[in-house]
Amino acid sequence: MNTLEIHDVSVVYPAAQGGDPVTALSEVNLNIEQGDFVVALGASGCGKTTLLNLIAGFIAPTKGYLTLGSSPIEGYPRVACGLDIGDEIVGPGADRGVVFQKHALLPWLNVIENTEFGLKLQGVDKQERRERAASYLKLVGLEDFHQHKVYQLSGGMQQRVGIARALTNNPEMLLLDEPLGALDALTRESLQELLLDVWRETNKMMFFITHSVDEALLLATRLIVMSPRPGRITHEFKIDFNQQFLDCRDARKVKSSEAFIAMREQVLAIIHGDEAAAA
Ligand SMILES: Nc1ncnc2c1ncn2[C@@H]1O[C@H](COP(=O)(O)OP(=O)(O)OP(=O)(O)O)[C@@H](O)[C@H]1O
Repeated sequence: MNTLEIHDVSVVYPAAQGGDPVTALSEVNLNIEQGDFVVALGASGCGKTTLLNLIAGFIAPTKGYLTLGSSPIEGYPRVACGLDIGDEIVGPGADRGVVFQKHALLPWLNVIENTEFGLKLQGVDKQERRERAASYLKLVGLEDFHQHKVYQLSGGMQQRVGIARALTNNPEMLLLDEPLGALDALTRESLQELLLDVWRETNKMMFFITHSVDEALLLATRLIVMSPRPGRITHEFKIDFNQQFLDCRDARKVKSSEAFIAMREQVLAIIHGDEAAAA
């Protein structure tokens, strides 16, 4: 059973056009175990995406290091320090799947071709990649849409394809950067439920970024709150509203409970306090 370990990680972006270097993260430590659903909250610019990009291996830390199991996550230092931009970006290994707010699907491919795309790049043979893609499309409720083109799908369905695609490698960890931010409220709720079902079914590590406190409270087993620049993890809460939701399937009931409302107030006070301090 692998653990993601983040040790004393700092990220400093180089100065651009005469400005100062930006310390986006400072001395961040975090361990994520199998089955953890970690949600990161914090004011805009506190370094949430930087942290996700580090875990994905899109960038490398300026200080500190990350490991997944016994393997280092090496990232791509030359991107972080602004050199050798022409080189190939290595991106996450097969053990980490990434879902972005913009699903980045390929419009000329149909749903199953988009879902199996990563497997095709890895040279997995057609029958196997079709089977794997089909099983994850079933998991996200798109078993009847294999042949549809991306533009024939709603935003929520496109995001389901993005989730299925990230799962096809059977990664140990899913990294989700505001994946539901562009969706209407009802679609967003149904995708929250889907993500909890996927998490419960697969027991994967999840690292999820959102600006919505309600969404964070509903999804997380561990909620981390980050401070404005330089980004640090200032608070962590272990919560189980997601289990309550999975038991009753009634988000409104969970969100109207005294415990949920009290936790929402506590978290909002931290974030608003941070924003005021930053201003
Ligand atoms: N490539 C870069 N070069 C220079 N500064 C950067 C770069 N990427 C991010 N930053 C800065 O680093 C800080 C953290 O950015 P990051 O995107 O990680 O924050 P965030 O919490 O995800 O923000 P948001 O909630 O607005 O998406 C910000 O001040 C941002 O402007």
